[in-house]
Amino acid sequence: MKQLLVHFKNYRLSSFFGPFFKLIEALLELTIPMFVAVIIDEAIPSGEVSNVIRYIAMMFGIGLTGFLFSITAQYHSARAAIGVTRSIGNDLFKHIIHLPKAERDDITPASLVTRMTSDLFQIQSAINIFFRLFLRSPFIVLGSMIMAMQIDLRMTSYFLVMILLLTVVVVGSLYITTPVHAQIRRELDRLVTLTREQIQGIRVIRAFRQEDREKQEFKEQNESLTFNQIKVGKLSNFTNPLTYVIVNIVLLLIIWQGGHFVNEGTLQQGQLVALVNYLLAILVELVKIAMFVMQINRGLTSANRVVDVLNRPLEDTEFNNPEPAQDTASIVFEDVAFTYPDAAEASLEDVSFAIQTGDFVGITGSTGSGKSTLLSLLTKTYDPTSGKLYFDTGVFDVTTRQNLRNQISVVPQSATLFKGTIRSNLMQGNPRASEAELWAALDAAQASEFVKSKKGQLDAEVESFGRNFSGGQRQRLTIARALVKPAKVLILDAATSALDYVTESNFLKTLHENYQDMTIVMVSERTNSIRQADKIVVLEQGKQIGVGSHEELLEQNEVYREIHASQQVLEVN
Ligand SMILES: Nc1ncnc2c1ncn2[C@@H]1O[C@H](COP(=O)(O)OP(=O)(O)OP(=O)(O)O)[C@@H](O)[C@H]1O
Repeated sequence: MKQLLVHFKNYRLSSFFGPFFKLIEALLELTIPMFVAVIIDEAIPSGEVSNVIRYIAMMFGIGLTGFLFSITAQYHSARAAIGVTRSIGNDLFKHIIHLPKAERDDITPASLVTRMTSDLFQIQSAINIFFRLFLRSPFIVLGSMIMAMQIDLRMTSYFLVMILLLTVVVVGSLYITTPVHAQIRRELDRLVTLTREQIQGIRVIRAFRQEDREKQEFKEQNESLTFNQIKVGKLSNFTNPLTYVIVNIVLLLIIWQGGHFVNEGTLQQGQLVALVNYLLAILVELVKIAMFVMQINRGLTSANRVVDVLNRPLEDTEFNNPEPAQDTASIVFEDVAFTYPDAAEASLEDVSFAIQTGDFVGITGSTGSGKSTLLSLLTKTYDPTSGKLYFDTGVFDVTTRQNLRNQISVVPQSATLFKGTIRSNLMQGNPRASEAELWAALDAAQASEFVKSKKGQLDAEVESFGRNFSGGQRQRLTIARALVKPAKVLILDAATSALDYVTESNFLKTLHENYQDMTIVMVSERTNSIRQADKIVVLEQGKQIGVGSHEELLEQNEVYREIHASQQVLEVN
């Protein structure tokens, strides 16, 4: 929790003034019942109207001053709460960006979103209420108690019993609701994951007529969340009437007992009214304390979820670059194997091949054979579980993982564009790229034509996820973005799957002619897409079962021959 407390550093003044001004407001508020008592017991019986008006004016003045202190306190509390939460949010986002992929997958993207949004909101509300009430409410409760004792010590026991009973109610309700709050956060995570999946996959859901099944699943998940929220709501609803019943019983006792004392002449009417006022003030503050504790509780649950992310180790900047037995190429895989964290089986085994600078390397194999996993090792998203993956230090700067990645450009399997313009998306590859470089990349990616047809051309708007572009257009823009980056290696992960054969072969031809120094590693299930490669690596169920040129593999590798033959039949048909 220490990680969160440091964020209060820049809001020290507001963190002090918020509760402090609330305390002054409370102090002023405590005097009001005393004025009421004096008006009833002294000013009214004296018959002097001016006296009554004077006391009322003083009460009004105190009320107004209290109000001014209160809004200043609200301002400081809100300022500190918003500022601290914003600062935590920035830190959290920075941390998430640098988390290793395995940690991000473990928390799940949806849970990261709820932690960045709803959990931060809970923390903000908790800080706000904390500053406003943590001094004020106990002070009013204690102060009212002391003032009441000053009026009549005989009433103390009633007040004490009431405070004790109410404390039992509040603590009891907290004891029951705390685990439910944690459960609600988890249910919310699940609902967000499901909703995200369903909205993103809405076209597939419709195409496969899965609407009813998905609706049912959403309903069940939503009902489960609602059930727990209602459970907490019911408990809270039960707490409030219980609190009022206790207070009203004590109120009756005080009026009953106080009435006797007034008849005896040992207590004045105004004093009895003041006692009732203090009792009600205690009630109001205890209800606030109950809300306060519940919100703090929710805030702490959320804070723990944020701390859980912040405690996760960041990706190691350093990495091991073990020399292979024969150092002859710019990138060498030597007996590489990889198993995903928590996976039972290895996703890659016995992978050994070398890449020369300027090579065009194809990676092929059926789905799930380990192609993307191999690329994840190449980009240092993961390190091999065993074996060696070597980057030639004469070619690559391997001082840090980030430096190495700066020299590698990736076109991922799913084309991701960001809200902005075509230009802003392309310049993610290189913020200093010139207009000519952007167009050259678009030319190579076979994207110039459709970009020219868009209103604004390079400044044409890109909506979130690039949803205002077709799949093939998105893919070409992500290829162009990768080409804008001045990288030594270009990785294409099934990046041409949405392109037709003519566009794909034009792209590969331009790549070959204009980017000769660039090493290209291209994953494709289509053998025709990689037949020009200097080297093709064939994977089958995580194992490397062949390496060679298209011709060599056709001659020597039965699996490759079969894959190729089956695709020729499909293409002819
Ligand atoms: N994050 C992960 N955690 C555990 N196992 C994984 C993970 N990602 C992939 N795998 C498993 O590793 C194996 C290889 O997956 P990979 O994505 O590398 O295959 P691929 O050849 O790229 O498939 P495709 O052509 O369908 O994209 C698969 O069995 C897959 O289930």
